[in-house]
Amino acid sequence: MNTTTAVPAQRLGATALGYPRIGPNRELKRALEAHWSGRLDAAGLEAAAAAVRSGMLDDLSVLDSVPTGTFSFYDHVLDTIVAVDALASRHRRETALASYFAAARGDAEAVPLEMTKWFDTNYHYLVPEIGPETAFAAKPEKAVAEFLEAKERGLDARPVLLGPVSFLLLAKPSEGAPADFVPFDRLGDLVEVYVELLAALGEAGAGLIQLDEPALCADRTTEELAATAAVYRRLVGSAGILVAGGYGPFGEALPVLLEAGVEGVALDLVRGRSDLEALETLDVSRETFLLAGVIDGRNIWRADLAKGAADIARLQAISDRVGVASSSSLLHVPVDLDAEHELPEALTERLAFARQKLREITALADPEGSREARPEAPAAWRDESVRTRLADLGPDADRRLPYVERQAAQAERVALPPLPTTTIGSFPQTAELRNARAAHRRGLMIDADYKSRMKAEVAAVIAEQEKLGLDVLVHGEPERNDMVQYFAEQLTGFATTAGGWVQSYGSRCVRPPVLYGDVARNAPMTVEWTSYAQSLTEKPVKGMLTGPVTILAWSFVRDDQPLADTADQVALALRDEVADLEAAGTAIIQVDEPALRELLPVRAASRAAYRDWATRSFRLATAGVRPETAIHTHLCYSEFGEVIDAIAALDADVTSIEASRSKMEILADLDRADYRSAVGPGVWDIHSPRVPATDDMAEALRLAVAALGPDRVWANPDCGLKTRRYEEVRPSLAGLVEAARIVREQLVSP
Ligand code: MET
Ligand SMILES: [Zn+2]
Repeated sequence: MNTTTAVPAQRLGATALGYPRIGPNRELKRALEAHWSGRLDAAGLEAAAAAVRSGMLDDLSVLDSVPTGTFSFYDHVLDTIVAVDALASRHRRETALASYFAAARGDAEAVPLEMTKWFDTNYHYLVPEIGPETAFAAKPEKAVAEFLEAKERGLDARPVLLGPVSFLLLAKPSEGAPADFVPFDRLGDLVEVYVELLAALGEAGAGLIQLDEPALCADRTTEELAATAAVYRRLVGSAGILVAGGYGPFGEALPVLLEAGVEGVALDLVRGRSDLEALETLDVSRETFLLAGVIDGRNIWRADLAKGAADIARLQAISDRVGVASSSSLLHVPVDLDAEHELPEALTERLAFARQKLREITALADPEGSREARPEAPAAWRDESVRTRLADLGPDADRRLPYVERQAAQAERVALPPLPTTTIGSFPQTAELRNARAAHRRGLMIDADYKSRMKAEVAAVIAEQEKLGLDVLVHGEPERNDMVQYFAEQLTGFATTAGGWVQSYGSRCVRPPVLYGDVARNAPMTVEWTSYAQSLTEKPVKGMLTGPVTILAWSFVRDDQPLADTADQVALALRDEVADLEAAGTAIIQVDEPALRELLPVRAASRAAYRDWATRSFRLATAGVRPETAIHTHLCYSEFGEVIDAIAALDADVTSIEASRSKMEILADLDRADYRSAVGPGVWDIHSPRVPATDDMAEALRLAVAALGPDRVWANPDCGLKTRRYEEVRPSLAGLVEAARIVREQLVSP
């Protein structure tokens, strides 16, 4: 008999690149907010943080290599600022913790660091301010302490730090830096500090250290890549280094890292699959540690383990040292699916939050573990009528008449003064309003009572606006908990979670709905509120919807079909809502797209395709109206320079856009692009509790008129008012109306 001795299959190393750090029930959020309000002292906060870290390690202990240091009191970029001692002097306070929160949140003496979006996610990081004067020094205390916490438990701990290249590429020049200075110029100095950080971790017993270089997932110049090569050649001497990207392919940075001699790379095999093909053609040493990031760190669908295993096998053909990991840090997913009790079973069966993803990773690492392919979505999640309707759309479904013709028709329908004044939609959400919504949701307030409560609020908001003398009114959005969830709750194909929280910034978390199936609208979603508001006033009231791109950006979206297809389905549902609003007599319909910039792909090569589908879905949602019905849109939250073409392609009649902080820079950008319709550049920074000076708002309007001409400018705040209080809103809007009046008068008699 011929027997073959099977070589026992080797267990692969299982790991994750990072873990949610706010606690399964947002414990850290509560502790932080108690601390900030003075109810919890520093020791109490530290105790709460230690408990959160301990819980993270409990979860992570199923892994072979446990990432450490991914806990944060606020933000991991701020942690890195501290680790390299680059806190701005205006943020230095008596204690380290006070300095930390001064930088994160600002205080009486100093404004905080700027905050901006982290790659193409809804996470926000604090932007380091680096100048020629920044005196870097190694402060390894946090990294070492968290490493030791894990090591003392007997875990194989792997410290994680944001790498020096990304740190500087994410930074901005400090105030007063020379005009030609860029933070990246300081790479040579910074790398020496990293050498010290790595040495301190090495002394504490760390073998392998993970340096996150997400900025290498973006397009980089030859000079940047050359500098990256030099940095990593310098660093490999001092520790075993694993470089992680996490936000797409490393692309041309991949050979750079490998040639520099790093011990390993963590590959994003969900969004960066081209790296897999690239590796197959590169001359890779069989000693190179390749981490297969096959478990999606950014979405909540169960993995196709068969596909993951196939990818792992491809890497094993290249290297003898292959491990299994998440594609990015698990920071972007909620902690535990088992805490959800209300989701339909067919959905729960197909989801994985962070804890469940750890199990998928360990299953793939185990030669005996599951290799189950992902089951097809249930037939009940398909809606053939939506699919047929999309397939049958004519080529002009997303086209309107040219703007000039629409404009004439709209001016005839609604007479408005030059520089019409308006707001972005929401009015202050009082505690009482939130309580009423919560009571209704829990079944403690009957529908009729709830409706009359909300209608009373709408009436009050209309009366406020009439009194202020605004030209185009809004109903105030009192019935909306959140601008995406409100629609998700009414559309087929969406589910909402009870506790699926994800950190957005600092202590702030969001609970994205789950878009799991074909999307359809069962009934009008907003018409009753808008019509009621319109019945109370002679002034036009804007209908108020959230656009398809933003609905997708702020949801966990099915990953079994292209985003473009899903966006079109959402667009059709909105198109019907737009039609119903129009039929009810609404003359102006605003479709908000604050996330238009957020989903812009990190790599330039993918951007044109994104612009195409994103703008098409918006047009599909809005182009069904008659020429005399005005479509407005609203954008905020970021600099829009890179999506100006997309803004033009939305083909809205009026675009209100955050502009006050960037001093109206957007106007020049718009002018350069082929944007010909009207703009409402925000003249009041609603993120600040400050009441803006009327003169400043008038000056901003003058700038806008100078750039765009008097017929194309609207006067409005930067964004909705729901986070503000009436004490700020009333004087600010009164000032805005006054500013518009002043500038109008100057138009007539300059
Ligand atoms: C984040 S954009 C918000 C737009 C919305 N219509 C509001 O006013 O609240
Ligand atoms: Zn906004």
